[in-house]
Amino acid sequence: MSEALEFAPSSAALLEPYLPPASSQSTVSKPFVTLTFATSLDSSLSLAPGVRTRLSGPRSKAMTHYLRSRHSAILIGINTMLADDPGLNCRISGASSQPRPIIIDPHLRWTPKRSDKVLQISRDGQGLAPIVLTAVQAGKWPENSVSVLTEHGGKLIHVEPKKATSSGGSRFDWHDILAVLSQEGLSSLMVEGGAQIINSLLDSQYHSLVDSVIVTIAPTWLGEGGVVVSPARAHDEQGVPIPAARLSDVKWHPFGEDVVLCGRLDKK
Ligand SMILES: NC(=O)C1=CN([C@@H]2O[C@H](COP(=O)(O)OP(=O)(O)OC[C@H]3O[C@@H](n4cnc5c(N)ncnc54)[C@H](O)[C@@H]3O)[C@@H](O)[C@H]2O)C=CC1
Ligand SMILES: Nc1nc(O)c(N)c(N[C@@H]2O[C@H](COP(=O)(O)O)[C@@H](O)[C@H]2O)n1
Repeated sequence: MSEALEFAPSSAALLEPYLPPASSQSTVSKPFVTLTFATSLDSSLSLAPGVRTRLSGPRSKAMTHYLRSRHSAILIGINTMLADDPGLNCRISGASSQPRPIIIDPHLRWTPKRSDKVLQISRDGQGLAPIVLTAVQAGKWPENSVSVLTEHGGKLIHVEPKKATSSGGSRFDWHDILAVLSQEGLSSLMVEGGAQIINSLLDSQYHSLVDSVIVTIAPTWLGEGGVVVSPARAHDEQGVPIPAARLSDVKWHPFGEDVVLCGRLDKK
């Protein structure tokens, strides 16, 4: 991967109040969590499930890669892994550190292959191999997946699911996800998507876990059928609908034709 992005120190300074401390401790009780993604004006991350969609322009893309350089881990859901075949590395010229990719794959739908971009990149020394968090018990992991991940420096970790979706899918508690990452010595995490991952983190019970939110807004409507960020409805004690989440301490920064919104989630 020969792409070499540049990000000016003056732009980096705008983001600094929303970033984890530059000197990361080796042991932390909870990683610093940044929720970050690129969205359309109609809250879509992509045109349709499984369709990789470019929203960020060159300057906001470089901003995202700068964020990757400032976090020790980057987390995506399995649909994103399967749809995008992402690299999940930082491609800023001369980046001094790379984030550890974390893939949430409760049912082990991903079969790691040497041709997957994230593994090619780790072989080339331009990024790190992923850690896969799964609800599948260790004795039932496919041998080939274990060996391909291990040979690249990645691994599988079992996480006990705390609830099931209406369609029978397993869901982790975010406290458990973050506890595993702390045990792995990862002191900061950027949660990149997709929509199901983001919507699950935006549940009010997890607001206190999110330290900052950095969203790229692209000047486009993707239209109906997109993959939409829209957290579950919230209600007051009388059952009246209330906003699901709100940001404070907000700053808006133009990056090319996009705008980057920085803020902190109001705690419930
Ligand atoms: N514009 C952007 O910044 C980004 C766009 N995307 C796009 O998003 C799309 C994929 O998004 P989605 O379909 O919503 O899928 P997703 O990437 O959020 O993965 C969904 C799957 O993750 C697992 N999952 C989610 N929350 C979980 C939890 N709390 N515990 C355990 N497992 C959990 C489940 O297996 C679920 O089926 C792709 O098209 C991708 O291109 C993805 C990331 C960023
Ligand atoms: N910030 C941002 N802007 C977009 O326009 C995007 N489509 C995404 N997608 C996320 O980035 C991953 C791709 O990463 P690589 O470039 O392959 O390293 C993709 O999987 C989404 O998580 N992000």
